[in-house]
Amino acid sequence: VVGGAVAKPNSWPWQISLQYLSGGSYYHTCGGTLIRTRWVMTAAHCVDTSRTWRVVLGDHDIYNQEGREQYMSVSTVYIHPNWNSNSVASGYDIALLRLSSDASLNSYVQLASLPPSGQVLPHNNPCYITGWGRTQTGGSLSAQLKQASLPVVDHSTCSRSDWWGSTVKNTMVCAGGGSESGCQGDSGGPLNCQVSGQYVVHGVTSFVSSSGCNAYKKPTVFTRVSAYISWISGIIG
Ligand SMILES: CC(C)C[C@H](NC(=O)C(F)(F)F)C(=O)N[C@@H](C)C(=O)Nc1ccc(C(F)(F)F)cc1
Repeated sequence: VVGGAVAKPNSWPWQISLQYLSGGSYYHTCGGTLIRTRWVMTAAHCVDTSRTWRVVLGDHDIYNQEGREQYMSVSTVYIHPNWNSNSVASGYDIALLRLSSDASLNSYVQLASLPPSGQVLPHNNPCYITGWGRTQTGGSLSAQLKQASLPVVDHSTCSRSDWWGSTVKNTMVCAGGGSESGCQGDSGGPLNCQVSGQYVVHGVTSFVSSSGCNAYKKPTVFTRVSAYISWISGIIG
């Protein structure tokens, strides 16, 4: 997350850290959202390589154990069938991870709310991106979870030729476009939007400009969760 601030610990209790095993240690690679006690939603581009994954719930500082973490193994990865790793612009950047055991819900670990199928938020709807991604273009990951205010940019604005043009589809949500943005390592995490006084996860962090995370007129682009509710329901029941 470029800009914004360190979040109050565990104030986004559905945010998870997706980590992979390498040389005997686990490393943060993406964010994700806890949507059922055995299910995590993330981005397809996060899990389209075969690795040993773990999901950390209740985390704040990814480099220090603070006692609220739950470390979960992943039993199955479901990548959207239409996902094409050579074409993030086509969309379908969404995946579900089945955990090997149930999460224990508490004040640090809670389920996210998802939107109704088809719901599209208006321009400037207040939303926050959260994640442990780079804090500057080309920078390092954040040790502590960060948040930044990224208001919704409607599709008609986001698809203007000097914005994202035809790269952005209406199965995506754009948000931000100023000095604050997502960045590498935030992928897969939630876009938390205020709807009728409640936070609802409307986006899965998908991409930013290859010329920089907070590039002008290149808002962060998210998979629009409300476009995939039937797929999600078909998998998790
Ligand atoms: C691995 C990538 C598919 C997703 C990666 N995502 C992120 O960094 C995050 F965290 F914002 F979600 C990204 O945007 N990386 C930048 C460096 C990038 O490659 N952006 C990008 C690439 C291609 C296009 C397109 F669609 F135009 F071809 C658009 C953006």
